[in-house]
Amino acid sequence: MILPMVAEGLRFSAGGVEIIRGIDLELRAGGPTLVVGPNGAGKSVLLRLLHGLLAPGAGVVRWAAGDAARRQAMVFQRPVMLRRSVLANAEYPLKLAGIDPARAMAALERVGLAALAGRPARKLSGGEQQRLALARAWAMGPEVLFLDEPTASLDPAATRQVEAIIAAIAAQGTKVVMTSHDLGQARRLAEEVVLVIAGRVNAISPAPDFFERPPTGEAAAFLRGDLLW
Ligand SMILES: Nc1ncnc2c1ncn2[C@@H]1O[C@H](COP(=O)(O)OP(=O)(O)OP(=O)(O)O)[C@@H](O)[C@H]1O
Repeated sequence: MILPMVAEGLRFSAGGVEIIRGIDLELRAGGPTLVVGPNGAGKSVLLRLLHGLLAPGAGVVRWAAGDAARRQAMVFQRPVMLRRSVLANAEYPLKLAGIDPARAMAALERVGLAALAGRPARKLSGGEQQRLALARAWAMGPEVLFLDEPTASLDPAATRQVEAIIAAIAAQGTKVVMTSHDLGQARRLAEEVVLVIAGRVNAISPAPDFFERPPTGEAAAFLRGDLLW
């Protein structure tokens, strides 16, 4: 088990601007953690720091086991597809990791893409590409899956399909940690909510508490749509 993960004193600056300004956070096994907050708050940068894509300027991300890098995956708002078939895209990371590539087809079936396995991946719709990106990550059997605004460029129908897949991934025991600007989505998916404002964690709560009894004045303002920064 690579969880719990503890982040301590995380700071990150770019271009002379301090984007993450001292974040302490613990991630435990369980249902999805939704990272929400105003535009530019630092949600995406925080996810990249936790995943290890960015190195913090200060602070540390500590996982319970040493081989954490291999047991966590990340999916982005606009996934990058190889110029190959849907199936080849799903198989590629498995082959690199020495995992049975047969898992790729099983994952495509779980996201409803088995019938499109032979299609060029780049010809898929945005929603289908996002389902493929989730299948590709899911096939790896990650213990933790980071999702950065996975439905931000999708229409409502594709969004619901992707949410159903995320819920299924979480139900099978993968810890999902995702950013979203969509509070409806956070209500539908979250077990826990982390509110980030101006590079700091303003509130962490179980989801029902966050929505029904906002723990801070900023959380209440954010839920009303009054918090722009
Ligand atoms: N590599 C970088 N260099 C300079 N500035 C950056 C870099 N990455 C992010 N930023 C800036 O840091 C701030 C936080 O960015 P981030 O993408 O984490 O915000 P966010 O909370 O995910 O916002 P949104 O909801 O708009 O996606 C933004 O002002 C962004 O422009």
